[in-house]
Amino acid sequence: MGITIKDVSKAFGNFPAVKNVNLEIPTGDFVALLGPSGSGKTTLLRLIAGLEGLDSGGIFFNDKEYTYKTIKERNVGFVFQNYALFKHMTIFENVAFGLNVKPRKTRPSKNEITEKVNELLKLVQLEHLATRYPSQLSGGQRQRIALARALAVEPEVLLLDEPFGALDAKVRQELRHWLREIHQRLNITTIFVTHDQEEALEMADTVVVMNQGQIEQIGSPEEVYQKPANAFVYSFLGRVNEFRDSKMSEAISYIRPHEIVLRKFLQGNSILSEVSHIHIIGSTVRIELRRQDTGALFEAEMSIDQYQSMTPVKRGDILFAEFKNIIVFDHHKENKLAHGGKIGIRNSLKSKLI
Ligand SMILES: Nc1ncnc2c1ncn2[C@@H]1O[C@H](COP(=O)(O)OP(=O)(O)OP(=O)(O)O)[C@@H](O)[C@H]1O
Repeated sequence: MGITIKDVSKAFGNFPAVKNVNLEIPTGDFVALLGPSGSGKTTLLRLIAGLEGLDSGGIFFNDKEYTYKTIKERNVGFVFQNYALFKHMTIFENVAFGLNVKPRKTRPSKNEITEKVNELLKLVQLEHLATRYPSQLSGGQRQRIALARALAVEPEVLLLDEPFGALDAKVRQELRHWLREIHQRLNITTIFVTHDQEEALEMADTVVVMNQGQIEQIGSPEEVYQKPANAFVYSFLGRVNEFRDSKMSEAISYIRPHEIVLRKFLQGNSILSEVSHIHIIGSTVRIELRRQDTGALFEAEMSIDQYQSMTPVKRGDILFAEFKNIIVFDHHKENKLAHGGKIGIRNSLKSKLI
């Protein structure tokens, strides 16, 4: 099922939660709605589901107008963060629920329902838990059952609102892979909401970056990361250092920590910087430094192997920092001005930065 969102707006009282959003989702796409808290992701998802009525614009499923169709008519499956399984029903009954409540005319037979539920439990790899109750399951298992339940009615669109938000990092990671695999197998048009950029970049075919009720950029994970449309997208999609060019200028320069090379000797165009903190996080090392010229703090990142090859590096050491890929945005216009690094940044800026 392909989905078209055309000029959709939705306000709560005076507050515009979604503003003139346009979005085209082809059949079978796996889309992440990514943005900070309050950017309108959930509202947009609820508008697509029909859980919320829009103020203006239109929603089309396979080019047919669905703007005023009911939730039922839209045939979408939902998974929310808080599982929402029925506590008094077994896992089997939970998954069967959507089929059991179908009107008699369209309801499958008892045998068909049993077969379907078993098939779904197999898909989510939890057949052995069919007779248990939700309270006897882990958070990750409950979330898989929530997905099986959503899939039971054979939805043409699957909507997930921060489905793994409440789970710990390891389980979240497992479920991400697992959901990707299920999507590849079933190929249902899937839209999920997340504020976690890593989750969006890792899972989605298409990332929709939202901010203040509007779409900032739509693209593949690679596109939004490598070719951010503006400073917001760039900053939101990873760790970033910000350097103001001058108080008078609207231009701000950005560089990602892993694009800064630290050395103990002078090479290339480097800035003398003093180490203020060293954080070793598993296989990654983040080093906080203070520029000797401007006094600004920044962060560089390297692998533990690179760090160890430089050792010993300690607090107070003076290192040479080479900024490999500076990107400059006009803060006022939110437009990208120029790329740094090999591409070369504007000379006037370059001289002030490096
Ligand atoms: N029912 C409502 N009544 C009033 N305001 C609402 C309602 N639902 C959402 N809002 C407001 O609309 C804005 C967008 O909310 P929404 O839940 O869509 O954001 P979000 O990007 O999903 O945020 P989060 O990641 O925190 O869930 C927020 O400022 C929110 O306070």
